Amino acid sequence: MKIFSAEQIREADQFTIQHTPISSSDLMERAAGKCVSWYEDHFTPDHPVYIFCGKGNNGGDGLVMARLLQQHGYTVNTFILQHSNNPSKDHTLKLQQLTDHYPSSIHSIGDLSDFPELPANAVIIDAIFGTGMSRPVEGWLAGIIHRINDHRLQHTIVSVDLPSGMIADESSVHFPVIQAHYTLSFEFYKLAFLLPENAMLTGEVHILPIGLSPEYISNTPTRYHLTDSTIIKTIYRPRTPFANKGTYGHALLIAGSYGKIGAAVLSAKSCLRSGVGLLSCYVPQCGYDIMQISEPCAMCIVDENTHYNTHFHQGMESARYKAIGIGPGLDTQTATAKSLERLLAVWKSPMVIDADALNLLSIYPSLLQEVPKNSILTPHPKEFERLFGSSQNDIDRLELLSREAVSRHLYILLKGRYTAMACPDGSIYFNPTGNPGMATGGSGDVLTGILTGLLAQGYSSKEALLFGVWIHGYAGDLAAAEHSQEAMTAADIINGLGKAFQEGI
Ligand SMILES: NC(=O)C1=CN([C@@H]2O[C@H](COP(=O)(O)OP(=O)(O)OC[C@H]3O[C@@H](n4cnc5c(N)ncnc54)[C@H](OP(=O)(O)O)[C@@H]3O)[C@@H](O)[C@H]2O)[C@H](O)CC1
Ligand SMILES: [K+]
Repeated sequence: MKIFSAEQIREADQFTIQHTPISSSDLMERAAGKCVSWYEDHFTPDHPVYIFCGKGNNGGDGLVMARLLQQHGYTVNTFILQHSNNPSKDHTLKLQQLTDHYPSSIHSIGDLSDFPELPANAVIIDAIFGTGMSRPVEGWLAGIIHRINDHRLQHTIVSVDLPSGMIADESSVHFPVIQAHYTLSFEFYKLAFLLPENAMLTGEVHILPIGLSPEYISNTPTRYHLTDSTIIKTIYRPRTPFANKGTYGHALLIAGSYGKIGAAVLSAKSCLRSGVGLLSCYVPQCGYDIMQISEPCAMCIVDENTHYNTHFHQGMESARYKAIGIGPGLDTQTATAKSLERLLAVWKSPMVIDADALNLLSIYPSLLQEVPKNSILTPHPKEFERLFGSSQNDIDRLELLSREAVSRHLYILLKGRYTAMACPDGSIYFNPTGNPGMATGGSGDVLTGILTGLLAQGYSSKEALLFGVWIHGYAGDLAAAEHSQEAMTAADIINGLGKAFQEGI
């Protein structure tokens, strides 16, 4: 699914009005009508509705909702915030229509002192600002936003299109923003909804289709995308009837150290459950028995060192692995770094680089230059910061992520609720599957195994990344459904992979 910028959404709006038989006023009726249908499914007329409207088209949506809800038997009080003397054309039209039908329901707010008393069972609809928001809200308007937020514990807040104050495709961190329980957003996810810094502001997001031009949507390129099953279906390749284990590649996982062989085992198991043909695991001596007993389907190569890996570069000039994954439980010993340096000197195909291998790259930044093009780096936010530095806000961090991916020709993901995946062509994908139960030890090791397994099968780096992160999250959702977010472990994610491949594509 494409994620359009506020400017593109305005273009889509205009394109739809010009190229399909609908006027801007009717499009607003349709958009508000969708919100009203949603609202009626969630709240009975016993709740008085308090709608706060700005002077643009977001406010226009609120005015239409006010009319429709009253027509449907709801008690509505509408408050128009007098922040501008220049209402939009459709706002003016919809205000007239509301005035014609329900004049006594309309009130004006020009200052904080005009803010109404709300009855205990009121529901607040926030139609103050939407995609037209371009700068932080200040003065008494900011006061109104804070006042609405003060009601959050007692009253449900439903935002139309965006929580007011939030900028659709920039950071609004530290700005006054409505803290909604629900956001009813038109047609598309907005980039802002996917940023961790806004996690507490949107509440549940519901995307309501309003019939914007399919032609505009399919012909307009976007930088940002939300992975969905349509994308995953185009990536997935069913196994061929004449396959043998050679068809699906031989992967090498370099992982584990004393006390962290479990990380290597988790990666190995998930790699095998992702369809790889053959898997070899390179572990220190202390890992040999553990790996062989825990995962008989994997072959084992053992380092000369007891506790950590020191010689995995040996023989790699002529090795025929289809993919290498390195990092889970690896430790950051100097000898491990040396071996990584020598591996990177000879191995030129894409790798999956995770955990302690990423930490080695941040300790020895010169190694980062040697990472093969199209490799996949899988940092969580702390690892990302150690590698590439800190940022002021989530948009700056996204830009940094993208710059590093483009300039180094790497695929870099940044783990989170919506894991961001930056590609060398500058595009960024967000993954919607997964849940907070996956914030648990070993979850990242499982992902590394999946990505390595997919790469080895011949999926391109981009395909492996999008597909792997999707299926990892999907398996995590199945694990949470079965065990709860609290009780699930990384091993449960692996156990969910079978069903995830069956149902999640
Ligand atoms: N997507 C669609 O196709 C449809 C969207 N609809 C709705 O329309 C809004 C977007 O409407 P727009 O009029 O472009 O913008 P807003 O209503 O969000 O805001 C414009 C008004 O806000 C003022 N503004 C902006 N920033 C500030 C600020 N920081 N402080 C004070 N005032 C601010 C702005 O005033 P200016 O002084 O900047 O002119 C405007 O008055 C979209 O979100 C949907 O809800 C359609 O209804 C259906 C089609
Ligand atoms: K809003």
